[in-house]
Amino acid sequence: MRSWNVAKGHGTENDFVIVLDRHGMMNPTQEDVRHLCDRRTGVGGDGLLRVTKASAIPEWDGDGHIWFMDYRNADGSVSEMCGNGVRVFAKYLVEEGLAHGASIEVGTRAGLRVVTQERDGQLRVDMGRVLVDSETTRVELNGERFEATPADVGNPHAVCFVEAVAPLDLTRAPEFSGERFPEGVNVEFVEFVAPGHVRMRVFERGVGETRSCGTGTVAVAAAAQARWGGDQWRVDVPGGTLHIELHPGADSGRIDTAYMTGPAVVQLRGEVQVSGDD
Ligand SMILES: N[C@@H](CCC[C@H](N)C(=O)O)C(=O)O
Repeated sequence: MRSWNVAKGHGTENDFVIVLDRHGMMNPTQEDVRHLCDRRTGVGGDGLLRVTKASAIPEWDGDGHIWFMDYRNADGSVSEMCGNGVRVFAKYLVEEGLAHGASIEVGTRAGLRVVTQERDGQLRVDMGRVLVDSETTRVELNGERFEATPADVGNPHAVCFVEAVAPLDLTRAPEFSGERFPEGVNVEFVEFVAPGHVRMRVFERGVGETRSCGTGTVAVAAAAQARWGGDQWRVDVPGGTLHIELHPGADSGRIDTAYMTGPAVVQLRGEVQVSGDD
C-alpha cells in the first residue's frame, strides 16, 4: 500500500482530487485515478488534478519552471483542459504557498492559462482561443436527436440548444459522430433565459453528468454569441454560476480569447491509501 497526501476542491461543485507531485515522480495510473475519484472507496471527484512542474511533462515546450495542471477525468482518461479545475488549481497553489501574486501562470495540455485573483475572491481565467464550427452535427440522447454546434476550447464540446434543460435525462451518455469527434466530446444542453443569460447541463467525456464544466460554459457562451450576438454571458449550471466574457477575433467563428470568472474552494486535506508499491 502507498499512502498519498491529497486535497479536495471544487469550482461550482465540479469536484477534484488534488495530488501534489512536486518532483514529477508520481504519475498516477488509470487505476489510481479511478480509485481516488471513486466516491465510495476513494476520495471522490469528477477528476484529478496532478500538481507538478511543467518540466516533468515531455510534450510541454514552454517555461519548465511554472506549475502544470495534469488533468485526468474520473475514468482515468487524460484531458487537455479543465476550466473549473484550473481555478481550483490556482487556489490550491496560493493556499499551499506554492504561488504568489495576483496573477498565476498554469501550464495545461491546451497551452498556458493565466488565473487572476479578483478582489471579491473570485478567480478570472484567460481561457485562450475558442473555435466555433458553423457546421452543426447530430447528437442523440435517449433516442431524441439534437443539432449540436461543435466548439473547441482546447478540449472538444458539442453545444445543443433546447427549450428546457430540467426535463432531460442525462443518466445515459449522448451518442455522437465518432468521425466528427474521434477523441470523444463533452456535450452541453443549453436553455435561453434572457439576453446574455443561459442555463446549462453537461454530460462530460470521461465522467458523466457533472454539476458544472468551466470549458463547457465557455463553449456555450461562444455558441450563444454565434446565435444571438453579445459578448458577456452569465451561465447558470446546477452547481452555481460562471461569467464569460468573449473577445472576438478577426475571422468569423474564432474568439481570440475568453475570460471565465467564478469561485474556487479547497475544502479538505488528508491522506489516502492507494494500492501498490512506491
Ligand atoms: N470539468 C471540466 C472539463 C474536464 C475535462 C472534460 N471532461 C474532457 O474530457 O474534456 C471543466 O470545468 O472544464
